[in-house]
This record gives sequence, structure tokens and C-alpha cells, in this order.
Amino acid sequence: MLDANKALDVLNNAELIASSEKVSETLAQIASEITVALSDKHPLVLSVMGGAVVFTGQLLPKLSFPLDFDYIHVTRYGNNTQGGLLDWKVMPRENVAGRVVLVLDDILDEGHTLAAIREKVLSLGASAFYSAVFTDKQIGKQKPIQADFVGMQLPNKYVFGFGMDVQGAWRNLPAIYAMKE
Ligand SMILES: O=P(O)(O)OC[C@H]1O[C@H](OP(=O)(O)OP(=O)(O)O)[C@H](O)[C@@H]1O
Ligand SMILES: Nc1nc2[nH]cnc2c(=O)[nH]1
Repeated sequence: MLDANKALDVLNNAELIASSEKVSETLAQIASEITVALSDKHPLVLSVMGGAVVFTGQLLPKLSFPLDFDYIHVTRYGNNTQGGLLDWKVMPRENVAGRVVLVLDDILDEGHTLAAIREKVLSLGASAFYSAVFTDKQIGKQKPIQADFVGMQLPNKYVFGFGMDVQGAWRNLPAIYAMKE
């Protein structure tokens, strides 16, 4: 955890990657793409805690069609800027069986998290799997999964804000920043 002064230092030294205006435009765009594709599918929307909490909270009111909502919780970064082993805290439940599932996440980085979620959701009998990520990091390497809906591309830097943390801090920012190298 960062104490309050360290958190302010990190933000003061950060580089702005996407302003809150850009974030709002991106939300409207991805909501409209999801609506075109899924408005007649009565999807079960699964939010990946904790990073997707802000994306989810701002996206759901823009989806004006019937859907159900649940969450899962998996993490593999913890306080690090490099990913490790997946730590499942809350697995998908049996309620995915027979459903069109839409998973929401804040960032697709190396793709291991989303690939594992897809495998789990399909193994529990979902009839279709879709994913929407607010950001997709350009890592210059093949990923094990592509998202069906992508808000914006990001440079290959550790980012925070709009749900994403830096050592637990700054998930609450309305814009996206990168740590200065
Ligand atoms: O594509 P990957 O390289 O697998 O990384 C993407 C995952 O990393 C972040 O979660 P994190 O492990 O940081 O947990 P958090 O959501 O609680 O911050 C993010 O929310 C994604 O779920
Ligand atoms: N906060 C944050 N979490 C991540 N998870 C995977 N990549 C990132 C990143 O760049 N920032």
C-alpha cells in the first residue's frame, strides 16, 4: 500500500495517457458497440474485480437492454508491475451455464487473466463468451486471447487510474496515467 504522500508523489510525476474527456468518449463508443452486438442476447455480464469496478459502474447505465449482472475476482499482479500466478478469489458460478456471457475488464495486458476466465466460463457451460476491455496494452507480443470489444489502445507502460491501481492507490482517478520511467 502507498501512503497518502507517496500516492501524491506518484501522481505528480506521472504522464497523462488518456484524459477524462477521452475516457468518456471511449465509454460511449464501447457501450454503443456492445449494444449493437448483444442487445437481443440477454447476456450475463461478469465484472472482474477489482480493476473493472469503475469501467463496470460507468458502462452498465449506458446499456439500455435486459441483462443480468454478477462478478468474479481474480488477480495476478498484486502490488507488482509484473504479472505472476493467477489467484482466484471468486470463481465464476454455475449461473453461467447456458448463458451468453460478457466479461468486463479494465485492461488486457499479456492476456493470461482473460484467457483463464474464458476457459473457466466455457467449462461451466456458457453458450457464448464475449469480452470487453476498456484498454488493450500494445505489448509487441502475441496474446492468448483478443477481446471482442476494446475501448482504447495503450502504450507498453504500467498505467493507473480509471480502476487500475499503483500499489493499491489511485483506482479512483477519472483519467489514465503512466508511471514515469
Ligand atoms: O492481461 P494480464 O497480463 O493477465 O493482466 C490483466 C489483468 O491485470 C489486472 O488485474 P490485477 O491482477 O492487477 O488485479 P486487480 O484488478 O485487483 O488490480 C487487470 O484488472 C486484469 O484483470
Ligand atoms: N494497474 C495496472 N494493472 C495492470 N494489470 C496489467 N497491466 C496493468 C497495468 O499496466 N496497470
